[in-house]
Amino acid sequence: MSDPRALVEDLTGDLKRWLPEQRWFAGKDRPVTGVRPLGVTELVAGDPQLLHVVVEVAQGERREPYQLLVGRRTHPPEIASTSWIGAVGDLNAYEASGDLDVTGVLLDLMAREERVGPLVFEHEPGVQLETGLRARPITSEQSNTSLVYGGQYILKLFRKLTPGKNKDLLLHRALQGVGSKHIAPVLGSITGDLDGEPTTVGMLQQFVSDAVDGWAMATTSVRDLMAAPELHPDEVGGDFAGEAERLGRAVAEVHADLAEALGTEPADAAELERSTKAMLTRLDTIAARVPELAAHAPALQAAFERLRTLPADSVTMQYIHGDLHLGQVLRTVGGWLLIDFEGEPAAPVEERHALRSPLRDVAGMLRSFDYAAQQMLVGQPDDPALAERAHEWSARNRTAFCEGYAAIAADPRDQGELLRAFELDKAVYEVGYEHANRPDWLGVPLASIARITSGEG
Ligand SMILES: Nc1ncnc2c1ncn2[C@@H]1O[C@H](COP(=O)(O)OP(=O)(O)O)[C@@H](O)[C@H]1O
Ligand SMILES: O=P(O)(O)O[C@H]1O[C@H](CO)[C@@H](O[C@H]2O[C@H](CO)[C@@H](O)[C@H](O)[C@H]2O)[C@H](O)[C@H]1O
Repeated sequence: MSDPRALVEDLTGDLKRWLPEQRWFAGKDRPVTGVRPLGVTELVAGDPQLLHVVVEVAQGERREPYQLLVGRRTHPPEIASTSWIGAVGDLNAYEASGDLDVTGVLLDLMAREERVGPLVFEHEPGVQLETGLRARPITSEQSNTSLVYGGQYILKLFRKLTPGKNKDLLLHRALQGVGSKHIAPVLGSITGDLDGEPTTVGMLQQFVSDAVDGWAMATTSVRDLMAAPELHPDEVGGDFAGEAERLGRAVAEVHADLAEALGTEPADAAELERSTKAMLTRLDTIAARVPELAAHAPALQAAFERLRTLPADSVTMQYIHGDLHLGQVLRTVGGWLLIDFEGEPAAPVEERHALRSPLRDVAGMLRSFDYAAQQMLVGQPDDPALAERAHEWSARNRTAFCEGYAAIAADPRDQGELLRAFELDKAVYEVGYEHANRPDWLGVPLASIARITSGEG
């Protein structure tokens, strides 16, 4: 077998074409101009061969590191056709997270707490991991790639890497420390090296096998409603409002747990000024890339600038989830769990680690109720009656969620202006996210912005 680094060097041309085709690739808004290997570690030698690879992807001035598992072997594994990267010598190379025969090694290395080159595999103190399990990748809409081992463990491999300790891992550990009942326990981690800085590249958690994600439940409820044109949301069997209320309570409890574990800080005027500026900057940046957003810029600017006039002592800052939506919550028999505390994948790392108002999470979830209702309209001809029903579903569940939250903490609706600004800021983020990741969905956040800024939302 050839030198692993040389192998990846040979693949860089293919990777330029292949990377933008991957769901998790976060740079679909501009062409890939170059790919170079930053780190190549052989995890399995021979045939099959498994390499852990970190590449730097250049897109003009932008340079971002991504993690890959690259496999190469004589007998092709049964994997999705989109996993094939290209030929190296007489063998084809492929993204190996779907190769059941080789990915078991990641769990085994963690169970034995081994180090391979720059990669450190560890389990959490006191945890004993089972070895020899095969992994299957999960196929949901994702920014990273997760492998499920024997229905017991789930290993998330972070795709776009940010130097340092990963926020998802840090917050899960903190919540676990205060006994939060709304998370899946962390069992292990993989740390690599990025520019000399130890960097989390993987996190292992207990897999919750009886879980259904909130997005699947909510969109099923919306479909039930659409299938019964004579009924209102509260009359349909699949009404989601009871779940939305319980979810509101769970989110408020997680906020209280994070505050207990990691503390809170009062905001000051300077903080509100920083937030306002950050929202305006994000708007400018995304509007420059997405012309459809520019039309809404004046109304959005006005909503963001009103933040400056709010009393700073009404805002408490703490660690929050940072990218809360219905795809980040799992309904289990024991109640709601929150997952993926990484924050917005497209936001700068320092922003994701900063203390924020918990109302941002509330705003994220409110946006998500809107998304669940509106996504049914994607690609459909305009139908005002359908749009009205979607809006009714969203309004009912947004209210139920806020009521649940208010049963545990202060009612988020009492800070209406702040909440509205956070919702609009989130929708601006979503415009950027959809433009870069899922262009067909761009109309969803744009329609919400139009509705909220016109006072109908
Ligand atoms: N502990 C868990 N148990 C069961 N399923 C999980 C667990 N954690 C995540 N998942 C599933 O994996 C999906 C992706 O996880 P997530 O952490 O959101 O990854 P990403 O960062 O790629 O978005 C979730 O939507 C959920 O369906
Ligand atoms: O789950 P991730 O951390 O990868 O979050 C990113 O992707 C989400 C989509 O998968 C995106 O969420 C947006 O779409 C959801 C429906 O697919 C919807 O429920 C959310 O409300 C909406 O924001 C998220 O913004 C992005 O950061």
